[in-house]
Amino acid sequence: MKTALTIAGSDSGGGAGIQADLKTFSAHGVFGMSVITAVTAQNTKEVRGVQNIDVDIIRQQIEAIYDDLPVNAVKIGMLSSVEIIDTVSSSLKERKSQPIVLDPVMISKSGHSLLLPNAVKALIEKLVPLADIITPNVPEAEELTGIKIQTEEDMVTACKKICELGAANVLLKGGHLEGEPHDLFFNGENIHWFKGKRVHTKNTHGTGCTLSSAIAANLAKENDLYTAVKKAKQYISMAITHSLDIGKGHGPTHHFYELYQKAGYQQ
Ligand SMILES: Nc1ncnc2c1ncn2[C@@H]1O[C@H](COP(=O)(O)OP(=O)(O)OP(=O)(O)O)[C@@H](O)[C@H]1O
Ligand SMILES: Cc1ncc(COP(=O)(O)O)c(N)n1
Repeated sequence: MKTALTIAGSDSGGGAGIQADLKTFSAHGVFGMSVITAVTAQNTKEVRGVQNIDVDIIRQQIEAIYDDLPVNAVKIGMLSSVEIIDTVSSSLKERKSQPIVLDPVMISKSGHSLLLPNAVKALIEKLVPLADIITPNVPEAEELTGIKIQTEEDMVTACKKICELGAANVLLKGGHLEGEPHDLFFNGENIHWFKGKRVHTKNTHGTGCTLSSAIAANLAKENDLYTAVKKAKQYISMAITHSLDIGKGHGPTHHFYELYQKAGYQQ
């Protein structure tokens, strides 16, 4: 069985973060492992509190995994401080070889900041060059590039700028723009649009976590990057179509393997 590791924050409400990542790995038939970087007190409506995990125990979690278990792909989510970014990047650098998917989590859907403002520079300098692909949403790409993104042309300009920052590949998610949710893939040379159809629902908590974990799971299963993204886009579209109307805020995506099989999702 293939394996994937998520390095991210815990969402007590189960919709985003580590919880969404592990559910996504399972739905792909991939064995999931986790390094928890922060514990959030969170539900579908709000983030009530955040406790960062001590960097020493973050490093120990990474070492415990790599000293014993195979890691076929890594997904990085919420790393909120410079110290945590330094720890994760230096530990992963030592254990090269597996593909890394970086979801540069900055703000929760409910509006809570999950990345300290002074940590954006560290994310760009330490994590972006380490990743095989980075998957910002529109506000995150704006923060990384300083470019205001309102149109698909702006998305192309921003993707190119993110590659100039050292990213090998970029998937800029278009979910935050009006119209259909088309995502732009740029490999430093060519662009490709992964097109979606908007599902009119408020239940989109954890969509970015789910998408990046699905890319990691598909990479762990030895798909090439383009195919991994293509399948992940198919997966997130279904996970939103069947998202759960639970809680009073943004409900979570749906991860049941049998449902996807019935709908013809090709793993
Ligand atoms: N309403 C929707 N219907 C269909 N697809 C959507 C919808 N909203 C977002 N998507 C798709 O879901 C994926 C995640 O995009 P989004 O822009 O929501 O990421 P995100 O903001 O990082 O997510 P989050 O921070 O909530 O985890 C993208 O492929 C995007 O195109
Ligand atoms: C621990 C954690 N990681 C990531 C997100 C982003 O997800 P969303 O934007 O859907 O709130 C989150 N809310 N919590």
